[in-house]
Amino acid sequence: MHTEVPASGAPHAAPGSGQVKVQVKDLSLWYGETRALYDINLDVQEREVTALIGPSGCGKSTFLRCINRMNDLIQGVHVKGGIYLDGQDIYDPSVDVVQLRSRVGMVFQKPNPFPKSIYENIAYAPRIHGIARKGAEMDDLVETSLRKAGLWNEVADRLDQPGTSLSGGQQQRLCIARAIAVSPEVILMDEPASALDPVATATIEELIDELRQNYTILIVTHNMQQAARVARYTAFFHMGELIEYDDTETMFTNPREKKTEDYITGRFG
Ligand SMILES: Nc1ncnc2c1ncn2[C@@H]1O[C@H](COP(=O)(O)OP(=O)(O)OP(=O)(O)O)[C@@H](O)[C@H]1O
Repeated sequence: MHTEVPASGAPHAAPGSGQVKVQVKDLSLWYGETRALYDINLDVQEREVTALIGPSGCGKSTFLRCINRMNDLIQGVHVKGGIYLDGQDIYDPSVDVVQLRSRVGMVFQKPNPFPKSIYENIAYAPRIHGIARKGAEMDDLVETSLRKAGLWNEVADRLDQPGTSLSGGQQQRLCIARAIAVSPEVILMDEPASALDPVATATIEELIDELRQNYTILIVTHNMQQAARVARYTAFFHMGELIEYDDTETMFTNPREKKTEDYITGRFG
């Protein structure tokens, strides 16, 4: 028998017993007067992939954007509760948001390379952050980042060409390489493959599986097969609440909550 969704604020224990990288405590968010997140409690496991699923408008992207404070850029946003990265409150006034975003990188739904060369797309942020300056040092960093994103072999002979000259799938891997170049610890991905064809999607999924070894990854996806393929853990959101959070296999085969079951069996959403 299924139990009903617990009231807001009920704790959702972290699945798994690994190291917690990001701890979310009683997180609520309002856009002006409109509340979009209700008392979210969730522990993200280090060096694992966690998928965020749920029907359109349930707050997945809003939640994701809280983790590197991208919502700060939206006027009228108000956040309550806490998010702790390695135990440090990222909403503490002393936190340098630029530095936070180098630790918590982001990849968006539509590939968005800068209108610059492939090389510059990677080199730009490390130069700003003072991570690499000299020519050879930067060349190495560009190559390593492109290799980690599985793109080097396709672009090694045309690094001076515009990033926008690449295919959609290649552009998305360029954006992943760009995120990697500043050595983030966490990578947030907001539907990173939804604008791509099935072949490019498969390449991105394989890449996520490799990146998992070195990075903590959160991925928003509408595609439940994708969540099942790439994510060790899955969190199901509905109308701004976290309904269920478990290892992906349990979530898809034996969900605890009726709402989760209805969603994954296609009854709504
Ligand atoms: N910039 C914004 N200003 C005001 N309201 C917003 C803003 N962004 C999102 N919302 C609202 O917050 C709620 C959650 O939206 P969000 O985009 O986080 O959901 P989602 O689950 O990611 O949806 P989708 O799957 O369609 O992308 C929705 O009601 C949405 O209309």
